[in-house]
Amino acid sequence: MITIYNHHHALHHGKVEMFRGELVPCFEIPARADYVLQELERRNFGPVQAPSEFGNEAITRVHARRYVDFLAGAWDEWVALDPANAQRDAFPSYWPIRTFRSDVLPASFPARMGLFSYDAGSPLTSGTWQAARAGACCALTAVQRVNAGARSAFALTRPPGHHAGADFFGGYCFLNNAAIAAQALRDAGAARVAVLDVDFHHGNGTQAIFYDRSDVFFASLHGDPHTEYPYYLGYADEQGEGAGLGANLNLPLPRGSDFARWREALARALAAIASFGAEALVVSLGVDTFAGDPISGFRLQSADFVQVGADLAAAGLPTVFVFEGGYAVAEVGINTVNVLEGFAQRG
Ligand SMILES: NCCCCCC(=O)NO
Ligand SMILES: [Zn+2]
Repeated sequence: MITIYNHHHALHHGKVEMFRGELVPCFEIPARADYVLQELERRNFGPVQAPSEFGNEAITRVHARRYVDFLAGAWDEWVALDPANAQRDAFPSYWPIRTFRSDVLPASFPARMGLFSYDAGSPLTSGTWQAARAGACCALTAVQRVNAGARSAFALTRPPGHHAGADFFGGYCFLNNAAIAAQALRDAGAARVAVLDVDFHHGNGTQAIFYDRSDVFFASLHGDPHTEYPYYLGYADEQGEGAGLGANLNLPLPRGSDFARWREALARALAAIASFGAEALVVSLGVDTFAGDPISGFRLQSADFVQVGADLAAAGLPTVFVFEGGYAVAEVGINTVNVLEGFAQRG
């Protein structure tokens, strides 16, 4: 399997995040991608390539231009507020919750930070834009490989993307790499594309981007949002709207779910994707479903991820994998490459 690796990912390196009321060291750190790369190389698991360069138009097929423009200039605006800000990550402090307007574009940078975000857990750093943009290029390059005939390709990148919506960041995510990949597959001629999110957390951003569309099917199995982040989306009654009604499937599972129960939900998602008639598949590959993950709550073991890959391969679709979550850093490489190996073995 071909891996497209984001050599610039470490430019995004948050110092702290707000977690349950206190500033704690970031969980989403550069070592995560480094450990996956090391494991790929240790197993000699196929070529690792750099992404091609793409213009912002492939990004604005999914993200609002005013959001992309904001992200591109955010760090400079943050430092312009106060030179001392160069030593600290940028965080939002205010958000346009219900009854506030979000159609206006405030002059205030702090106000725009809240307009374009939904949580205080996602530090924006000096290199975040460069890293996130290179990550989108990784996803687009992985799509190019699959469109050129490869059975699958893996975009090894951070920051992750599935919580990012058309015009907001959050959940450590800034650009939605999976959504960018799905849209690129559509633009290259696939009439029906599915996005399958196997991360512990619901891909609220991806769901929202495609929610009213019938050409992209979104399926996610994840921690029940009644108790698990992102809390406010990911419920089973969310089935799409308008033309997209029936093209969204949420399979929430209780904290503590084991692999057997999780695998049943995976089978349901894959059956729905087959019924939809998807011609290509994007997998939001988070491995924070691992029992040892510090911020999640399922009980998959490392060996289970091989079976996950085999189950995904059985779908028989050209597949683009996009790296999402997974914070048990010592095992993130093993768990991620186990999925890819299980997939490749069933090839
Ligand atoms: N800071 C709150 C938890 C963010 C979850 C990030 C993640 O792994 N999403 O898939
Ligand atoms: Zn996650």
